[in-house]
Amino acid sequence: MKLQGTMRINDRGHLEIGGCDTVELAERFGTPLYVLDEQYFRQNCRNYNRAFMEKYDGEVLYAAKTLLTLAICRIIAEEGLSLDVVSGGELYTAKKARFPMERVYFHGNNKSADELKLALEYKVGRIIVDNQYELLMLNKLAGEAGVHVKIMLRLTPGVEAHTHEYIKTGQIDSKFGIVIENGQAMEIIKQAMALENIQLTGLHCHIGSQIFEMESYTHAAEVMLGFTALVYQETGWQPEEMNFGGGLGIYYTSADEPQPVSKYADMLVPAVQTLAKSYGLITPRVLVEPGRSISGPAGTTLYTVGSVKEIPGIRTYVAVDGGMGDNPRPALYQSRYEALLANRADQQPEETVSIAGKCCESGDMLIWDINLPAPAPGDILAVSSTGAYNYSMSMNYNRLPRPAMVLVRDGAADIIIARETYDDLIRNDMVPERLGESKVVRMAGAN
Ligand SMILES: Cc1ncc(COP(=O)(O)O)c(C=O)c1O
Ligand SMILES: N[C@@H](CCCC[NH3+])C(=O)O
Repeated sequence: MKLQGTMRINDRGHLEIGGCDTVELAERFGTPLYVLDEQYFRQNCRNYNRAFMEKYDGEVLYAAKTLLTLAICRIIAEEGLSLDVVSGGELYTAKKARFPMERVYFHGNNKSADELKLALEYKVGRIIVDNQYELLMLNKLAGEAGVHVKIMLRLTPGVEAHTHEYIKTGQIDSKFGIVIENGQAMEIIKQAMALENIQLTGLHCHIGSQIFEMESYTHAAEVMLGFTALVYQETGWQPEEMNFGGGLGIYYTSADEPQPVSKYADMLVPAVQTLAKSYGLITPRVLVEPGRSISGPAGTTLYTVGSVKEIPGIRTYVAVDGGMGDNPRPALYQSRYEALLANRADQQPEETVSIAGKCCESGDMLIWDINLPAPAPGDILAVSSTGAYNYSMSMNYNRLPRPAMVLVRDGAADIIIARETYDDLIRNDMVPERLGESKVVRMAGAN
């Protein structure tokens, strides 16, 4: 496993993150346990700050969908980033964390009227309108609330991002956004301009996630600016700001070659500037909304090894106490991960094994064919790069409680998400009167 952020092997041969011995973390907080490296997370924020805000006066929105908690909101606010939220729940979390609402951008392809009303009540910075239905509903709701709302329109630029089928979003046949190519985007821009409670400030696109080819971004810039030139010609309107979404790829395994944030910025922003100039447009302020590349590499999940089952000549299954409940990505996208034994991190790999989760699904396999020192029950397995789309996509399948998350830094570990209890699992269960205790007693009596 590649050591990232503040990871190191200490002199006890244990994996250490943020100055904390992970074996001790596992003992103290139990497993599975999400461990978030605060210094690394902040470093990733600062890289974006430097590359886009300081150098080009742009704006960086952290994509909440990758990992959001009250504490994360505080860190994002402290680091001076803005926030991209996609639901009432994410918005509410930000509000409760006292995140500055003018720095919140509200996305989503099917925002409900209640969610839009909440966004208007909280006075979020921008609403990224995804479709015509939403545009008209928002105009009506803003009118009823007596406010004028700033929006951006999400467009589908028809750009091919070379990534997994389920996580590409910029192509024309997509549930997200308004198509440029067939004229729909032009029509809806004209419509938005005419609506009295709406102020159209900019355009947005997002081409996909886990992207390594920077050319995909410059291609998106070409399409977006080319289209802007047409819009300007036809309507006289041009965007003050242009949001190019997120998507920068991260390291999961040695097959991934992440590009530096500075390269991403230095390709995208000058491309926008040059294109704007060539079309005689004002240069729009460039916004990006990275998620995975901020939270992903800063997270590690610790598991305890349970059963180890060898099928001679075929495979050894090493089962851990978590799996698709806390990390559905391998089951959903065939994602690959690296891992090591945290309590024997100084030992050489000697066996090829496969790591199985504990859900009742054959597909609940965290890692196929990984080389490790022969794992035994009680070993602590650390899986890296689990900060993004793990906790945020976790579930209670098989009634497994969700793990806790600790934020580690300079030898201190603080819980930022408490471990769910069995009582949490039944908290929302209701038993109708006819199935209640008294009925059970009456039936027992009748017998
Ligand atoms: C609109 C939008 N913005 C930002 C992101 C964040 O993407 P990533 O986590 O790949 O940086 C996503 C998710 O892919 C998205 O759909
Ligand atoms: N959840 C996906 C990414 C979704 C992107 C959201 N637009 C993943 O884990 O890779």
